[in-house]
Amino acid sequence: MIEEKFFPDRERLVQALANDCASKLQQGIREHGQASFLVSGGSTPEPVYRELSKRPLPWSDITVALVDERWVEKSESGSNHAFIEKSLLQNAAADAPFLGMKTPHATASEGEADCGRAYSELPRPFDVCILGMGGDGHTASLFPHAEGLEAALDVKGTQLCKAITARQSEVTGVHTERMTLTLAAILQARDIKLLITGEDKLKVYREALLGSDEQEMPIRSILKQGLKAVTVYWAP
Ligand SMILES: O=C1O[C@H](COP(=O)(O)O)[C@@H](O)[C@H](O)[C@H]1O
Repeated sequence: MIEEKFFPDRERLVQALANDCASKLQQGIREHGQASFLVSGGSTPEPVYRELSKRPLPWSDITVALVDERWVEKSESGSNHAFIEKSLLQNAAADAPFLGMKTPHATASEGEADCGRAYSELPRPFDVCILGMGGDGHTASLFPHAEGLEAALDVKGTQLCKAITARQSEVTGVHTERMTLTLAAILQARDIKLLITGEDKLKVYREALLGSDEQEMPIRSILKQGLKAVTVYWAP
């Protein structure tokens, strides 16, 4: 259920991933008249988003929505909403409708129900979901041993969005309060793509494949679920 697409350099990865996303989004529009594109934050996908933003797709039919968010305002540092606006929702893609996760609520827990309601109105099945992975084995905002992780990893769960309180680490920085898509929501995507770069993350990915403890490395819940195919894109 895992297909590995490994590239000799990042430029080739960016072009291939942008091509694959574009063709799956167009397929969604052909089949359902509209498409949904779930996007992660982080530094790794930025060149892919910049490339995709220039592609002449019918962007007004493609709803872009976040995979996860830090519980900060759009004007604050670390906002995935602001990052996606600057990287993907530019050029041709400026026409795409966008759904973020941050609600006006003071805490992610308080915003969870509203966030879930908004996500339940997205075109489904989701067409493409781009995931990243941290050096600690997290994906989306499914952080190791986080409060809320067990519920978020319930493959039979009905929630699309879950508030998470991560343990503070070098990876989370001060942003421990998050909103994330649940595993069950991610598995509703027709096409799940995991994007990683560099030798360090390749080692983490290989380590995740070897073990089974999902609390320790939540990326395992994606790699080992056995229900949906996952394509792993990697370049040095
Ligand atoms: O915290 C996060 O990190 C991961 C990976 O980010 P990267 O900078 O190492 O590419 C990302 O997938 C996730 O959306 C983000 O919230």
